[in-house]
Amino acid sequence: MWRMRGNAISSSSLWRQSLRYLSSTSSASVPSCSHQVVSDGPSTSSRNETPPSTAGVLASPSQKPNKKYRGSINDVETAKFAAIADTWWDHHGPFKPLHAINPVRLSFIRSALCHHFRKDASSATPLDGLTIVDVGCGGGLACEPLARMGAQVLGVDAVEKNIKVASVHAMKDPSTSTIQYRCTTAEQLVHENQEFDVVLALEVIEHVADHMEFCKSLASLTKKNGMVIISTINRSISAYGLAIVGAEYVLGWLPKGTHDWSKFVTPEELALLMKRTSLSIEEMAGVVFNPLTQKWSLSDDTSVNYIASSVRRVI
Ligand SMILES: C[S@@+](CC[C@H](N)C(=O)[O-])C[C@H]1O[C@@H](n2cnc3c(N)ncnc32)[C@H](O)[C@@H]1O
Ligand SMILES: [Mg+2]
Repeated sequence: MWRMRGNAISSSSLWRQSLRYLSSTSSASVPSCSHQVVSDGPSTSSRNETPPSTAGVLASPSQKPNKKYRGSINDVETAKFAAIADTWWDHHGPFKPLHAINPVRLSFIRSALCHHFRKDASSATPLDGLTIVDVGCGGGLACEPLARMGAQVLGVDAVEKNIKVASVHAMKDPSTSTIQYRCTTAEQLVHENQEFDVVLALEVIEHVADHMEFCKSLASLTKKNGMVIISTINRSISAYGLAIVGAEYVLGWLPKGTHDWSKFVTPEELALLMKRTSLSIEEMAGVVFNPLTQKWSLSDDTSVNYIASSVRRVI
């Protein structure tokens, strides 16, 4: 079953397309639309911090990804992130959009995990007992709040500089100093036979070399009945206008060239990718920006940014 979450009730044409797609490939059901934004613990989104210096990090927890297991890495894409790694925690820098959507996507993640793993959503640490790997963790924007929610978090990224920045930042606070960081890839972790309750890939799939291979690795890292959550950008005309022309060229939220439209993934394609790797989509929601309120929220409009949870069904 795949349900939608959001504030708007009306179905978009994209959603109708998804249903058509699903009805031809699986037993989809009509989505239920309800959403409540819940707190993710102490928010860092309003803080304007000085980016941490990576100078003097002598005992780096990282190493470069093993050459044999770097198949998902697209060097052109990772070079873009390496070039701006010092700015991960600058709320007004190139990662401003990720800081802005972070509370919304964490709200989705928290609620999906509490629902699936039957955790008490009202607890201060509702993710206690869950192991999470955040693949393509960048500076640790999602790792930190998830650790504060009680999860045991491993953040991995293909860019060594990102891992250094993430590690330095996490060490500043005892509640995030438990996070483990490694410069590696999902396929390396698969090779090591690692498995997690939860596998996250937030805004990463549009930057990897091969969507299918990447999803296969994510599925292999997931315990039976575990959850994979992916957020990304739809390959739609609206996404071209808003996420590329708007965010990169008009508003200057992101460095020009951050995104390549052809690498975006539609919700139908994501559902197919997941289905082919024994993952079944549980829930999907759009992440939308309201220019009037200047706020991001969850919606049933998946035409630009969206997030999806799926479960590894193994018979
Ligand atoms: C847009 S950023 C998202 C960062 C983080 N997930 C977040 O949402 O805050 C994409 C990240 O994926 C990393 N990345 C790209 N390809 C990767 C790969 N094949 N394996 C691991 N990390 C990768 C990049 O270095 C970058 O940090
Ligand atoms: Mg991106």
